[in-house]
Amino acid sequence: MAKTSLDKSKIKILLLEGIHQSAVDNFLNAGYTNIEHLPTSLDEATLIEKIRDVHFIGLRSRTQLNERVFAAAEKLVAVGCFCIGTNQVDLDAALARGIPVFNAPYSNTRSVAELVLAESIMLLRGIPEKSASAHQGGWMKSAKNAHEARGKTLGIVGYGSIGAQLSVLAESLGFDVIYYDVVTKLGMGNARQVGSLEELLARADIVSLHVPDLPSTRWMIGEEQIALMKPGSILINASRGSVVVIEALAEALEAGRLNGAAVDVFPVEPKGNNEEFVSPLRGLPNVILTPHIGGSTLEAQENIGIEVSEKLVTYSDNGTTITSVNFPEVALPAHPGKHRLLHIHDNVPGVMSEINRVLSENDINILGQYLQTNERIGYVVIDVNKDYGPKALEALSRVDHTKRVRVLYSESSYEG
Ligand SMILES: NC(=O)c1ccc[n+]([C@@H]2O[C@H](COP(=O)([O-])OP(=O)(O)OC[C@H]3O[C@@H](n4cnc5c(N)ncnc54)[C@H](O)[C@@H]3O)[C@@H](O)[C@H]2O)c1
Ligand SMILES: O=C(O)CC[C@@H](O)C(=O)O
Repeated sequence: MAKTSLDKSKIKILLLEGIHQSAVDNFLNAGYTNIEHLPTSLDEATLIEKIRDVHFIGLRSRTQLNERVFAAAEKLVAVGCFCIGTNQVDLDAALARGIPVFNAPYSNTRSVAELVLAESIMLLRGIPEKSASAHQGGWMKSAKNAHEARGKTLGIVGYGSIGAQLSVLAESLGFDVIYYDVVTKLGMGNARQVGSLEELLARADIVSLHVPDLPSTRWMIGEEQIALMKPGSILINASRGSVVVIEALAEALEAGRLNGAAVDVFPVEPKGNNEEFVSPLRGLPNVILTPHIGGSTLEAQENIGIEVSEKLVTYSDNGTTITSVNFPEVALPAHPGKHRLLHIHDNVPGVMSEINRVLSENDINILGQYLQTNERIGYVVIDVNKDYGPKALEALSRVDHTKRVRVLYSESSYEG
């Protein structure tokens, strides 16, 4: 259905999970003043209530946007994941409603790589246990199980943005780097790709996981895979909690098969800083546990705030969907003096000809038309030089298979 025109100040933006102030500033500078900025995520019931009148939502990794939440989100125009991962959002449910989802695919990669590198050295030296002991008044002065990084083999599983950066940093410290990826990739520096996960596990002194949450990566490191790792080796997981069977890791550490671990992400994570963190890894020596802060540096968060808010503002002001993770990507020019229609529909034959028929019947001349489709939906943007008018808009919203119609009036005004 086409809806009535909205002033920018009435467009409601909900930002959850302590998204950086840079995002708020960006929205304000672009004229969006109706912003609710919360420090935590919301449980499902509260989110369902709140999202009913929200046009844009920003979240990080804790907030679950599932089918039930989308069903209540009648006014939602777009979603911004102020992070890399988008597994917390049901992308199909968003697509089915014509809602694009954006993220920040690179802004925190350096932060994660630096943390993993630091943890590698700490674990090779047994620092977590020695430090904890010193805090209790102990004095574990010993070289037992303490090693230099130089000449050790770092095995990276998932050689994408983070894995590749880690590879470069680790080589500069003297690590030999091998990696396993489902895609054949050129190694940075002297890093070498190996043919199988099994080979990597058998060769590496430290295994670091950097794969996305996918059906194929779920629980990919369990008892069987840990048994293939070198005795006394180290496992690091700063990817997603669903990648490692945490009980199997705890058993291997307790049995002394592995010498240490660093884990930043967990199958179940507290919803906020006041909820207790429960894990079988708690209390184990030479294990670094961090509260999903691989990407939590001020530098990364500020950049993410700017990047994702810009994507949302650009979509709102001009319809551009470039880099959306679920939506047909369209790069659009500015539209001074033109009225811009955004029409989102099921990708089935005949919709475009129906839209063009309505335009022609209403004597509307097309100045520019941009169409992009994926296997599920079509996204067409049509610039014209006169007001669409309620009759044409109504007819366009009644075209079979229409999901959404929005009009961006000349340059900056908005209908949503
Ligand atoms: N701890 C944190 O705070 C934090 C911060 C940022 C990202 N992450 C997570 O880190 C992970 C990696 O991020 P990225 O930006 O490097 O992703 P990316 O998409 O750039 O790289 C992922 C790589 O994994 C590979 N891959 C996919 N399935 C695989 C499989 N079954 N086996 C081996 N390789 C496989 C892909 O081909 C790709 O090269 C993601 O899960 C992301 O959510 C965590
Ligand atoms: O900031 C977060 O909550 C998530 C960080 C990280 O896991 C990501 O996917 O970018």
